[in-house]
Amino acid sequence: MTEVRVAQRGKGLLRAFNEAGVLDAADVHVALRLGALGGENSEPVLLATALTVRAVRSGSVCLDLSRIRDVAVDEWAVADGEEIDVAALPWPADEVIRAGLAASPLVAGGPAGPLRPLRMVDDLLYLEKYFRQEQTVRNVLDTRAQDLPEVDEVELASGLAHLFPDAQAPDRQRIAAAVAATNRTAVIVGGPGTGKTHTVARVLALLLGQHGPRLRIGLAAPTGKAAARLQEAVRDQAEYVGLPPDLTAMTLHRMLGWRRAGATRFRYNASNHLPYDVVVVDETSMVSLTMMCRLLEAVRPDARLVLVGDPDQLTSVDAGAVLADLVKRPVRLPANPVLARAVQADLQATDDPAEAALSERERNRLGAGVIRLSRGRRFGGEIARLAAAVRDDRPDEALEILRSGAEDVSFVAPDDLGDLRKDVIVSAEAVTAAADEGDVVHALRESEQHRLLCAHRDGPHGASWWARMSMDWIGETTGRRIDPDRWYPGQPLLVTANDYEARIYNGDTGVVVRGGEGELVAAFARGEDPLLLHPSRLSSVQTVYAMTIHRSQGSQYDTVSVVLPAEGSSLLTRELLYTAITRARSHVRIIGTEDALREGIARQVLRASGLRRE
Ligand SMILES: Nc1ncnc2c1ncn2[C@@H]1O[C@H](COP(=O)(O)OP(=O)(O)OP(=O)(O)O)[C@@H](O)[C@H]1O
Repeated sequence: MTEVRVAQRGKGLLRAFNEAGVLDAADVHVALRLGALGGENSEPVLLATALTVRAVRSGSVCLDLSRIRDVAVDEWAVADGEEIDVAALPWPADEVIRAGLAASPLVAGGPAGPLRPLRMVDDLLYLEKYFRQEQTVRNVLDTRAQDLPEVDEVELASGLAHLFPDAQAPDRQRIAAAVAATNRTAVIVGGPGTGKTHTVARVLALLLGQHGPRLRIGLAAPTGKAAARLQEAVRDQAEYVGLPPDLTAMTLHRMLGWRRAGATRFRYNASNHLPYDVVVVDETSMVSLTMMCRLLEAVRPDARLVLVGDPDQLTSVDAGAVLADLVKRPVRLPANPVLARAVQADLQATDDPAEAALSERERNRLGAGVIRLSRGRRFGGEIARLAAAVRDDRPDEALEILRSGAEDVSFVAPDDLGDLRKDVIVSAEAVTAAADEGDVVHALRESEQHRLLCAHRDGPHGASWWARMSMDWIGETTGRRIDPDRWYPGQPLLVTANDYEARIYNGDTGVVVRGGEGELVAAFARGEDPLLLHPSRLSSVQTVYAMTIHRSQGSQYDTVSVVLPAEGSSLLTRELLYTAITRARSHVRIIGTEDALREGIARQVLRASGLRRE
């Protein structure tokens, strides 16, 4: 056990849960501090407090008391040895916890105390800050949904006919465009290659057609890389659909005017709205509850907001799975007759071999602006089929696809590493050659040829272990020993923390290249204009020959090799597998056993949030 993970001040229940790896030292410290400030020393209440802090740390917005025992042990405790039986821990009875919370001075709505940092609503225990943010998201969305924009129906019909000339009914892309034209908020979701960006370009064209060329458009994504991809994709379509050729996309932080100092963190906020008539956010699954709250406060109430993404992917690193919540949120909204008339043919159509008709539930959800694109539009559809089989919990089909011999998927045993080794070496050599010549664009392009992904960071199947293995393979072949602690041309980089000033973000990948004077510079992909930084500007980067699936969110690579952990590991989940598979553009190689794959598909991450409830 790593001593630093155990809070020495923790006693009793907190200590037991900390030592088991359910709580981290930080969870215990926060609970003890809140208890001391708020005058609470009940062990069950402090345990629930620490578990709430832990829930936020692992991505939930709150702690669902009805599933309080449904926790996984932290990775550090698993990596240290035997897995712990969580059920055997000294859990207080549920009624004791609930009664303790109801009487606690820490809980808002309970007896007055000097500090009330917790709130309990419908059996969900929140840290007050997240409760407020969730309330804001709910209120802003509900207010926006009540106020349908005025739409010229003749114009809308001709715009749709012009932009979707060959579409059969049902066509979900056409429905999505009409949803965005007839609602203040649209949520356009779908797996990879279902045409989300293709549709966004048409949504913008439709709105420009309705409102004229003075329409102010803001395009954003959570990371610099995703923003560059959005910009590139929209510009690619600009000519076909009649968009201005110079639309630019930026990170959400930049759009909202993030600043290091000042009375407010963001220049644009509830009292100084964003100057756009339309705001499009791509890769919304990576947007945390806190950022979604800031965004919704800042968007003008009468502006259109189009949220785009894949809710089945891993969610943001910070608390909140807002996109997935918005898709599942119960709808109780007024009907939108303009929308119903605009896409009448699509709504009346029955299933088509290429496109499924909308289910009753999906029609209902159109009222909240939610539409899912489902038809894969990319060539070589086995990656998409595999991803769908994993997402929908169909392990037999996933295995059948993996073993089909199709060009874009492969499934290899844990000891069959020949092809992986080859890809690692070929890719490293190509990156190094381009980097040595100072060809930034080529070096970045080559660095996206192949990526080795792992479920976790440490341990025998972790990213650190595979990175060392990769460096050994490269060293054996080239005779060049890699020292990951020094800068060298071709060095693959991974950013591990957001640096808004340098404009690099957690999960960004780059490569060290030789500059014009022979000096070394770090280059990060940003579409046509790579971002170049002196290595000394980089505060949180690692040399990355293998990375965790979490960090790969928002990036895509030609070939992706995914190493599964051994069977019995609780770290591999359905969401993680889906995210890993959908990182691949042309080939995905899964390395592991059938049992490990089946176990991973069966295990789902459940994030607690109140947005999904009535
Ligand atoms: N209706 C359509 N007709 C013809 N081609 C289409 C259509 N929709 C999408 N495509 C093409 O399919 C490919 C995938 O579309 P697009 O990039 O918009 O998908 P996406 O959902 O944004 O994918 P990802 O999330 O992986 O970036 C593109 O080459 C696009 O031009």
